[in-house]
Amino acid sequence: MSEQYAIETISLTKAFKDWWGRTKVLAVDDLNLKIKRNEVYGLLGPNGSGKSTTIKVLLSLLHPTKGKSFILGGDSREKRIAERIGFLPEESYLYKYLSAKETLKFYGNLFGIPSKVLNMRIESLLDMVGLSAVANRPIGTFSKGMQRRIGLAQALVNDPDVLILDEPTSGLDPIGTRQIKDLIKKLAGRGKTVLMCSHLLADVEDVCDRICVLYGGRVQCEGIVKDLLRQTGKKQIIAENIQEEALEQACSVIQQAGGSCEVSSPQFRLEDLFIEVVEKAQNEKVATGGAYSTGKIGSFLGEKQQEDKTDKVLDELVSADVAKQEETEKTRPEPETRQAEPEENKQVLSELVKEDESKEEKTKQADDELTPAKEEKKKQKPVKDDVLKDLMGDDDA
Ligand SMILES: Nc1ncnc2c1ncn2[C@@H]1O[C@H](COP(=O)(O)OP(=O)(O)OP(=O)(O)O)[C@@H](O)[C@H]1O
Repeated sequence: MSEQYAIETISLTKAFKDWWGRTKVLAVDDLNLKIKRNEVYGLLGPNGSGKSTTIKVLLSLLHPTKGKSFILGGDSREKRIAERIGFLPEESYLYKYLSAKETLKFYGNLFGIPSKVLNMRIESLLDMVGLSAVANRPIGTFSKGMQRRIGLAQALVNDPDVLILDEPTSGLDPIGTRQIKDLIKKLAGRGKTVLMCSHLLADVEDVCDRICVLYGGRVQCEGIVKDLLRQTGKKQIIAENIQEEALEQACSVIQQAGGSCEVSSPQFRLEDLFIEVVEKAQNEKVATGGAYSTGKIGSFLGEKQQEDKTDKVLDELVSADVAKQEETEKTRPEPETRQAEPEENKQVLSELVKEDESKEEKTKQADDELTPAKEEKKKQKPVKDDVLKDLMGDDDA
């Protein structure tokens, strides 16, 4: 076991046995994975190659037949490790009569997240996955893609350090897929480790740093995606504003030097074209009853570019960062019994509340541009203000 790896398996083997104890299926066979912190790692393979079994063993949902596995240097059965993991199963088993908001509240409560922090997280998670406008609708009425989105929000409610995502983009439309891919990259940029399984190879190619391909429970190929896909022995020149004549000359120079030359125009990806078309419809305010995301990552998950001063202080003071509370876990105070913040912090917070109010004024105009998410938001009191006021001991709240 090494602390430097977020996920590690050592000769991990899982055999499913029959009634007589004879090996029926060798689902995972001598698997040695070393996934570094901060890495996005793709576990690939055809149906039945052992991906889900590996994940189940990692999460201690199955006992290995042989070998060991570690997450964050420990056993995922330990509470201190388990609460630092976020898991999106292939099929999310969510209670269909609960609304999106209630579902996230339920899972947040399981992690013991203080209610004010949880409310703030729920709001930003719903916005992030594009479900703010349907926050109070029962999940049973959601489309497959919308259920996937709520499943992902649930996996992130505890701000985990390690995210295990089984088919994170399945059922999502191209916009949702792009958003989830961006989110995964941003989370990795924030220091989180992501292990994902997917059959959608284009998505894997877009987000994963490294991949391994399983077949028959064994690793057949592993490496950095860019290295694996590089066509050695070939070079590509992308030229813009070049005359046909100059192109012919360039080709003849290459051919004279003994090389072969092929001229073609680079193509846009269908994903880019689709997104452009839908964004145009959104800008033209074409009505939709489906998911709508502003594309903003939850501030508690910490998008660096969008992290303003307020978010930083909030992160430090109130995020109740469950993932990093190993030491404080036993002594975590309830919000009511939370000790008074140092005077200095109160001052900073007081400034930030003012700052936030003036910012609100400035952004008011922009907010007039209504989206379903914004409409819903408008009806609610901003949770961030509540938290700030609460921290400052504002009795009016
Ligand atoms: N509970 C079980 N009992 C017996 N065999 C099982 C069990 N679970 C999985 N297997 C077998 O183990 C092998 C690996 O299955 P696994 O679900 O890990 O594959 P996978 O790579 O996740 O496939 P998919 O891409 O279809 O999700 C398969 O042959 C499967 O039939």
